[in-house]
Amino acid sequence: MTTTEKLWEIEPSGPLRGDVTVRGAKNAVSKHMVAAMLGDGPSVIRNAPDVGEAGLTAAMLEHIGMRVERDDSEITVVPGPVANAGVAKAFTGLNRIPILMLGPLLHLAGEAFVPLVGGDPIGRRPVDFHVDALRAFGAEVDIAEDGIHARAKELRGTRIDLPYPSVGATETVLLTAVRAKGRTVIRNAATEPEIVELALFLQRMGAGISFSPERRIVVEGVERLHGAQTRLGGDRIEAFSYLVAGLVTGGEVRVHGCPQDRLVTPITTLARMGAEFQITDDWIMASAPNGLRSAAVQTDTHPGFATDWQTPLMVLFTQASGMSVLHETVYENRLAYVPALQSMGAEIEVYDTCLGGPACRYHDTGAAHSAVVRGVSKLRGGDVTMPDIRAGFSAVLAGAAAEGPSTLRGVHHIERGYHRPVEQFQKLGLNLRSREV
Ligand SMILES: CC(=O)N[C@H]1[C@@H](OP(=O)(O)OP(=O)(O)OC[C@H]2O[C@@H](n3ccc(=O)[nH]c3=O)[C@H](O)[C@@H]2O)O[C@H](CO)[C@@H](O)[C@@H]1O
Ligand SMILES: C=C(OP(=O)(O)O)C(=O)O
Repeated sequence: MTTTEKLWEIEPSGPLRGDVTVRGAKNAVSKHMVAAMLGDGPSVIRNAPDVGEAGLTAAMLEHIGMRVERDDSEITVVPGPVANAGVAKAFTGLNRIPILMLGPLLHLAGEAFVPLVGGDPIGRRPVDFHVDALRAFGAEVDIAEDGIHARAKELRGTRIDLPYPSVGATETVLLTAVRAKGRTVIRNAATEPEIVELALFLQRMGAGISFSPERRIVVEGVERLHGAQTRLGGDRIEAFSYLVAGLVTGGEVRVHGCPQDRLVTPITTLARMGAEFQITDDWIMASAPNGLRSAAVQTDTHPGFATDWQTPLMVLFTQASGMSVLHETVYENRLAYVPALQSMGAEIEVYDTCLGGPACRYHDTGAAHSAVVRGVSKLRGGDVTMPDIRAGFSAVLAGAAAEGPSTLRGVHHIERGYHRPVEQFQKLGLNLRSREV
């Protein structure tokens, strides 16, 4: 049997310029599809991105017994009787969405199985907060070698104190609490825009959710939820990444479709480095006619500088004059892509200490989670295997800013979460060719 591999070949073509429109986020679309399982009628999700992740989630839902219709930017989920109270083992390790299905499946079927979740290898990524939360709702949860089995006759509202404001665990609690009996209070909840977006959708479906100060969310469980319609907000990770694509090549990209309020922190970060912005209600444009200077940035939970913005920023640091510092505090292994950038000429050193901010959870763990970058470096094209989705995008940026051609492997990582990236980069003038070998 012959297997084919998809490669991207890049011939740097000078400054990237032009317009890009982003759609809803990979980190939002599947979660809305999971929420739609709980409705007693169809739900419609508009402005959905064309990403591999949504296709995987559709296949999981169809196996469970839901009907999913996809039409360019619109996804309709039609809930049906549960045919299988679980996610098929064929989905083992493909992404992290199955863990979010446990609560909804328990409501719909009283039992659930999800295979071991994957997602990108950017840290240990345990699911203990999810499991502890489900147990607090009254579910019996067994962790087996092949995945997680759960059952519950009834789920009761509870109080959950998250040890860290995890996005995924907050979503598990929301998706379980909305139909649990009584009140649930989540303390130390995540407040990322994708959490608010999911909560708004659930509220449209009839859920009783309120936000309180200091990361506290209160949910009054209801007996039934109905279908709802929504339009996803623009992907803040893609929007930032394309702004950087312009800056890192000395060009100017105008990003449509992502509201400014999702990008407050990184716009200011880039402006401190010397980027100049034009911002309207419809688009955001960045350029750096006078060059870029170094910065010290620490990733954090919202409203801090998100971990997903870190990889494009690292490439930009290589093109900013002076020494920049990056401290990754969300995932302990998110700098694993640095050797690929080093092989392309980037001058980056990684450290296991906490640089550029106070000590984080990874202080004293030995995890290499800080980096010092010397700019400006002359990048050269390389042959790079992309290890994960965000690192993958940074490899494209490095290839676009480099001298000489690059070959990128592991393209499926990018295709899992970026909306039609080849088309988008080609529109900006990048000579990028996708080829099967
Ligand atoms: C807070 C944060 O920035 N979350 C990011 C995280 O969301 P994602 O939902 O993937 O990850 P979490 O927010 O759940 O994880 C945050 C931290 O909590 C830890 N953890 C989480 C769950 C658990 O049961 N036990 C546990 O220890 C994780 O290992 C990690 O160190 O990655 C996504 C993809 O890159 C980003 O879009 C999110 O913005
Ligand atoms: C790591 C990511 O995705 P996942 O959590 O699905 O692995 C990401 O979106 O950056």
